Amino acid sequence: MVKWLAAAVDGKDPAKLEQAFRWLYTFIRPHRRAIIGLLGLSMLGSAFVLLQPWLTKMLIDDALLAGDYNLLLVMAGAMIGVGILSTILSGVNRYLHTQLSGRILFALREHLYCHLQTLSPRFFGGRRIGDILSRLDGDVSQIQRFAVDSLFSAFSSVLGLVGALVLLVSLSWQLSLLVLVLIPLEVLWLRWMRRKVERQTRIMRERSADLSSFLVETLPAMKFIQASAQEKREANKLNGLSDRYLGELLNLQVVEFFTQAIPSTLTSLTRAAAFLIGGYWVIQGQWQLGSLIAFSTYLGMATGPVQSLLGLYVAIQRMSVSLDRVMELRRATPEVSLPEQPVTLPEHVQGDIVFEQVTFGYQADRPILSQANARFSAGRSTALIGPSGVGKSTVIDLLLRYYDPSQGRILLDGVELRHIPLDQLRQHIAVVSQEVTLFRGSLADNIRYAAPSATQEQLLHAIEMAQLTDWVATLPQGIETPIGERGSQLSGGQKQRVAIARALLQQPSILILDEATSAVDEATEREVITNVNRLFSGTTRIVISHRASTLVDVDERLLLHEQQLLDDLPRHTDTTGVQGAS
Ligand SMILES: Nc1ncnc2c1ncn2[C@@H]1O[C@H](COP(=O)(O)OP(=O)(O)OP(=O)(O)O)[C@@H](O)[C@H]1O
Repeated sequence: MVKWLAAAVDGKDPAKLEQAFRWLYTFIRPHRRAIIGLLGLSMLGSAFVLLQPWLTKMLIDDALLAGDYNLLLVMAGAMIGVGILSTILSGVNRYLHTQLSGRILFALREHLYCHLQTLSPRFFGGRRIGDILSRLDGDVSQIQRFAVDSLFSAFSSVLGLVGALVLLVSLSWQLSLLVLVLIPLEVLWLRWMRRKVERQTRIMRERSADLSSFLVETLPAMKFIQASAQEKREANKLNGLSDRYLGELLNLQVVEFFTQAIPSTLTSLTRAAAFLIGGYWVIQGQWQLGSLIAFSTYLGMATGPVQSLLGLYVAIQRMSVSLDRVMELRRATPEVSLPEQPVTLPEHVQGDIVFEQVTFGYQADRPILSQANARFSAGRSTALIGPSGVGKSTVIDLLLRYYDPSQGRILLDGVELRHIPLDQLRQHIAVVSQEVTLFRGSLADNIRYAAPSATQEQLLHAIEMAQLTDWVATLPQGIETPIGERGSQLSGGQKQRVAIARALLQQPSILILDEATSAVDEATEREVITNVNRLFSGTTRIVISHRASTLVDVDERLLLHEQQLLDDLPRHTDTTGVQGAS
């Protein structure tokens, strides 16, 4: 089946496609029983549909034309019964079908979402979020529609076709030959059109991703757009993108119209030919009227499935484009691998960090660190200084294992980071940075984010320590007050204090303050720093800041200069640190 599907698509790389179909099958396999049950119901539904014209034939030829009123009553009753059963069956079918289809769709999306969670900031930095969104939403739905809906419709089409062909031949084998001429002609036409459908679908999906990317990028930046008085420019851009998308969508409609129009014209011609020949036989008295009507209905039933099977062929081309786009996400590999033999950290981690001969760069020819050695001593605060863009945040990313060094190693309490389970490592590190991530939900939910099981007392204590109590008292629902998505209702200083409260609740062994107090005034900063030093006195602290005042109390200073982490003397208060390196 998988091989057949891969062969049906006119792809450049059939092996890759086959692998994609195999991956897709892993989501369908757990639902085998439900699928078989639904196929059974479809068979029953098809049988009911096929029964109706036969009942009509009997009603006309055996009851109506033969003047048998009792049989007429029986046939009419049977037709009503079959109609009701058919309706109930189709309702049940649709319900179960939606359930199955939803389960497969959500499993697919969840799987991809979990995979994205393993990827590094470099992956997200290099992609438009709108494009990822469009793959997770539009493309995944397209695949699911094909995987479930189209395959079911294919099954009932095959059943309908076989049933209708059998009944057609039993009514008149000579007229049935018309269908045999029709099918190969339609298949040839569709083979010719498939490449055009595939190309046009890809263009259309890309334009749709452009549109999502635009919205994802501009909506959060609305304040900036308004401040720059560029609303009109952005509206024009949206207009242009929408026009381009619509243009490609219409082009696709035209391509699909021609793809389907020729087969349906051929079908109409065949039906007309059947009526001409069959009608002539009826006029000559060689055939009965009921048989001609039943034949024409079955012909419709046979050509309908042929067309939907051919439509399915077009749907495969469309789906293969979405599958390819989704597989691109799936094939993105995490930058860091999970340890094969993980070393579990003890419950109490000292927080002693050692960089040994560490080399790392985003590009091989532009290293950020080159054989750098350094120590962030356990329980002490260390300032990490250096000019903007030198790589301070990158050092932190290495510590959190978003990336691994290309050479050398980083140790936490003597254990190489690569050997520590990722979640354990990250649970021990709290980062309070310039950009505070807040989610839709209550203030309490946001503070509890990294420690969901914290008690109410611990939560209130953290709020107090982060000096949020007075502000919380002014909120309409206190800590249960919902804060808007991205925390847009909070000031910069409030956000940073929320982040500090969050870190307090997490009780980390290592606390990283990356420009954490840059948004508060100096008096508040002093207070926050005094509190942090008091509350996290036994915790290893790494402080990054361009403000001299933030760094006055630190125990040690490390300067990132010329890809080295150098001990910097405390007398150097210049936070760019370049002069201090001499
Ligand atoms: N994901 C990435 N992919 C490629 N290059 C990156 C990536 N992240 C950062 N860089 C580059 O690496 C260099 C170091 O960046 P980093 O953010 O670590 O500097 P920084 O010292 O923290 O800067 P600042 O003080 O301004 O915050 C910069 O030149 C930056 O452009």
